[in-house]
Amino acid sequence: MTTPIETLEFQSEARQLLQLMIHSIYSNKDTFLRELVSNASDALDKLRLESYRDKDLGADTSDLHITIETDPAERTLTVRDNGIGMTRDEVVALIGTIAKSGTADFLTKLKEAKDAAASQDLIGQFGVGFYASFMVADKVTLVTRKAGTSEGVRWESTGEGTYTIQPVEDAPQGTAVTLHLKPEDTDDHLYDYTSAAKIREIVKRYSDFITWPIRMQGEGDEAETVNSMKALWARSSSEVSEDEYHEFYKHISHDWQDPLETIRLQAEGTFEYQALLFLPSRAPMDLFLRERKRGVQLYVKRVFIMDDCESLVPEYLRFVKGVVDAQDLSLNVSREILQQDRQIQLIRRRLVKKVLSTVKTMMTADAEKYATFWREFGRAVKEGLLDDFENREAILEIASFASTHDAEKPTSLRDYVSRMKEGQEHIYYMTGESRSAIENSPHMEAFRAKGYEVLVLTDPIDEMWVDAVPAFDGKQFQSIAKGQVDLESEEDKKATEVAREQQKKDFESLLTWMAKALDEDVKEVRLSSRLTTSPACIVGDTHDLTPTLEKMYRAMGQELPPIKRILELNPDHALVKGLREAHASRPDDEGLAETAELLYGMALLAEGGELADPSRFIKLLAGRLEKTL
Ligand SMILES: Nc1ncnc2c1ncn2[C@@H]1O[C@H](COP(=O)(O)OP(=O)(O)OP(=O)(O)O)[C@@H](O)[C@H]1O
Repeated sequence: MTTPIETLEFQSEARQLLQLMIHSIYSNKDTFLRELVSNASDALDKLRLESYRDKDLGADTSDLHITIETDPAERTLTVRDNGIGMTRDEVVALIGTIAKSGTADFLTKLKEAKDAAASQDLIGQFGVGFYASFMVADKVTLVTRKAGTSEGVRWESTGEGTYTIQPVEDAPQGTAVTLHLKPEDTDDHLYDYTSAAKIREIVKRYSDFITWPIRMQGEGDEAETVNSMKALWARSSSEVSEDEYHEFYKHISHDWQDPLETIRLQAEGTFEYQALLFLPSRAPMDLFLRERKRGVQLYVKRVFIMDDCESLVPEYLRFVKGVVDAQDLSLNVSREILQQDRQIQLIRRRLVKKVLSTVKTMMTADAEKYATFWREFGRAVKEGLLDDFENREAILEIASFASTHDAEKPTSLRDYVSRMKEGQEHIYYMTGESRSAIENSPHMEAFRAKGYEVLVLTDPIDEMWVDAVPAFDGKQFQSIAKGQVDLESEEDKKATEVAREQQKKDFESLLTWMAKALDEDVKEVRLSSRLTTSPACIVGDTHDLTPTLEKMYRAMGQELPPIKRILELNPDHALVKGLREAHASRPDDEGLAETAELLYGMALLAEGGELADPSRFIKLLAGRLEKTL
């Protein structure tokens, strides 16, 4: 009986990625083997776990291992495992498509990448898995049989748009990937991958720690295990080189770049566990996507139990990768059980503290590394200010923020506090959509004139945490765009008291009238002490939502009542003075209400806000301009 061969098309993203691999400029081509061995090792992990859970699986788990065979005459290399395998539908779904989040984004960036180095960097960051085979092979054949089923599948492709798929009757359990190798070309970093010595070298370098035996044909007929199989996390750190840690990181994270930092943790005694964690050097593409995953794997007594163990790290540290191996848990633990488990909760507390303290040390020990960390992950870490009450102080300690003190370099809160002026009680900040909108906003004027430093907060999460976190080091956070501002010293206040009282009286009638005229937009009109050059600005009450937050909530579909803020006038500005005089002499002039409206509109534009009715604003403004000509 002949078996039908189907020809199927790769999904379009997969096709694009394959083209990139075929014409790869990625110089470290040896990495294809790491990807294949990594997949084989995962497949063995999955089978072992599945057989614990399903006693009737009917799979052979007696000698789980990986074999690598080379055939110099045929120019082939085969990586074989007797793990979980794939069904036909799984092959189509897993190998014919890329389901990874952030793929489209990655491909766009790659197209925009200016040079080879930039695209290498991106490929490394994305990690291309199985498709890396096409860097070194012009044809790939995969034969697989899912453990517990009887029929196998053969998949084959040259990577050019389509692949074939066909049932096979006598496939062994697991997966064998055979690469039909491209000709050797050392200038292009294509080495002789049919050479057993070369393969051994690559396995030692990239995959030594794999906990399954990786076997190759030895001198005689005997197969030899080429890796040491030692779980890195269980070895003392003096025995493990930095390179080994880095390769392990790449294995578990599928990142192609070295991690920024390696963190080890060991607990002994009644409750024993080891953890080996990594801070990546780049944020993953999915850091802020909904389907993002957490990166810590759970092992129990060296046995892989699960990926993305969300009970081990809080959401805001989702970028931390690594392994936790606990000695006293049951191999049958489920995600639900873990959530309740007291030991897991203790591990999690300790991991969080360790990660935060590592970053704290990095701040002083290696400022550049810290800057990278914060640039990549700061936005996620700040979510912890809302979620992790217990570690709030520690998170504030390791946070840094853009500030008016230095346009280039963010500041820590500690440093901000050390620069606070005498008598300054608050940590001043302003939230907004961009640095320039904040810096050019009228609210900044008096702070700039008087030399007060202001934190420039532009991340959406900043809008949230500033409302939730009351203080740092006993100093309250104070928005310069909210509430009353009082920047004058007691002495200055005394000196100007009489003049201020007089000003209040002079402006009383204007303020009352304007509040009425602008009743629909503002809840109060008052004199400002934060303006030096602008005529007016709009401020919120201390507990009001900021305009950005209001916009965010509305965008999420939340119903909100209209939020009115306060209009503040600069009593020293010619326009405000003129309006006061005009109102005193012609209280019934209807044009004055329009001037008040324009003044409000200008204040809104100055803070980067949006006018409710731009065409009316333009009409009024054009009318006024006309009169000046
Ligand atoms: N040897 C194998 N045995 C069983 N399943 C496999 C094997 N190799 C690959 N797969 C399946 O195909 C999927 C895709 O593999 P691929 O290497 O492209 O990506 P990945 O390992 O999931 O992640 P990454 O792209 O980050 O390396 C795997 O997640 C796995 O489910």
